[in-house]
Amino acid sequence: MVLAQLGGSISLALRQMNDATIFDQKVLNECLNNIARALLQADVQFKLVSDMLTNIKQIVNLDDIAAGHNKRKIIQQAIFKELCKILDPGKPSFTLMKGKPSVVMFVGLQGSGKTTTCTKYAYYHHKKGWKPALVCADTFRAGAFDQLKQNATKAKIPFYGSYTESDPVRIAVEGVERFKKENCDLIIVDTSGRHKQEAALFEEMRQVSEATKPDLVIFVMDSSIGQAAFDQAQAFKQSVSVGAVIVTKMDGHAKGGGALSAVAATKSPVIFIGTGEHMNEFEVFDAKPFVSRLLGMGDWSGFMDKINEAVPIDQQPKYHEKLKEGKFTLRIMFEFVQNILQMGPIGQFLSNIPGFNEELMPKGNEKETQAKRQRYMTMMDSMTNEELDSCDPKIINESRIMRIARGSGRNLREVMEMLEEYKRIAKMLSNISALTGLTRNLSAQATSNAFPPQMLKLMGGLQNLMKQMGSTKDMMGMLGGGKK
Ligand SMILES: Nc1nc2c(ncn2[C@@H]2O[C@H](COP(=O)(O)OP(=O)(O)OP(=O)(O)O)[C@@H](O)[C@H]2O)c(=O)[nH]1
Repeated sequence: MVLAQLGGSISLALRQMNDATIFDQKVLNECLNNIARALLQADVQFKLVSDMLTNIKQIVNLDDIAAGHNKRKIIQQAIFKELCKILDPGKPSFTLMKGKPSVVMFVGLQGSGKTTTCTKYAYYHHKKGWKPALVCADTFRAGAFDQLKQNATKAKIPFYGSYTESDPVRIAVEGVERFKKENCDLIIVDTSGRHKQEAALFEEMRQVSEATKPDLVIFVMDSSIGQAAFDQAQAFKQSVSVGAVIVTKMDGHAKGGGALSAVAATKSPVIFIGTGEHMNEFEVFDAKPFVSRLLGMGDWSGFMDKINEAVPIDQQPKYHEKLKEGKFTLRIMFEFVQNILQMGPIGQFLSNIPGFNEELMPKGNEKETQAKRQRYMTMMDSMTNEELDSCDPKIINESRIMRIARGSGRNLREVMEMLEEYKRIAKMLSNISALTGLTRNLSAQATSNAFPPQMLKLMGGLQNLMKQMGSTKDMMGMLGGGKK
């Protein structure tokens, strides 16, 4: 995935900092230099990187941090905050309102994915109960209207355009007027692009904008444009009042750091990302979970969203309390995996879990993982309820390990590996929780909305779990524990 390499390099820099026995200015400088190098290599603009380092250094003055405070955590928090700050300059300049006609104009270079994104945007809102419509004011590229027409028809979105009219302003105005009369509440105007930034393009954009008076102008940017992103985004911003950014082709192999630069240049947030050519390959963009993923901390909210649906609400309070108290038990771990397994492609899902980025979950591991499930089940079967519900793996002493191994027909090493994996995840979850302040800072209501539902489902019932889960090593593979 785009930016995966950047995420990997940043998390490596943080890991190296965490592993250093003595933590001093030298270790801090090395960590910050490594992060700066990673950002620059990912095409983030030089000035942005240098400003970010200055800010972090100001926040993290080692001499000023009182003894007893966890300096490493303060640094991680500062890095997290700074990256979020770059990516999230606040709300878009305009918020759409259902039932009230809004005009949204799309701008961007040719080939950036503008036309495709217009339809994705319309389709996204259509699914949410809006009444969108598409206007093709791109008279520059032959075939643009056909493309929009084809996409719009597929998505069942009304459209307007012309094969003969060459004046984009006229088409835009006619289209907007028509759809206003038809009570559409989201009128999307697709404009022409050019291969490069040209005066003619900007002039045309200005005229369309003046004539249609859009409530929001969205700048569409291809994620692979690299260091040129800042200047390109700035040039668009100077011509029309860009209020939001959509970054496309995030599914490609580009470095993607340009997205950060575009946000800084337009001072407008990224609101969606395109992750493929198809209509539904379009995701709402939220800076915090994105940066979490970038830093290898996983995307908690994405993860929670995915498992949220399946959880019995009546069980929420119980698990809410358990998690708030930091009670991550072996039973939770197993049911956690069980539910992950029920939720579609494991690799994609795991990428949402804190700590499990693509490097920890190499391709090919999945198959192996599936094959090991049966062994998990048998080992779980040999544990007592007390063991499954405890947060203290020490209660499973040597003789119990031997007993579990014997009872499940597995070897000692496999049982120990499972327990090690449990400890690793428990530690990781406590780190994540501390770092994001997740359980600590959420209100009871917010927490019960986010956490318990999934965890409940995760826990679902041991019987069920036994049927569907596999063995210990399986879990290790699934959770990336076997790969360091
Ligand atoms: N992989 C991938 N391809 C995309 C994405 N968004 C758009 N594309 C593809 O990018 C190519 C260009 O997209 P268009 O929508 O035609 O680009 P455009 O900016 O409207 O181009 P002009 O109309 O010429 O200005 C098409 O082949 C799209 O299918 C994306 O998120 N991921």
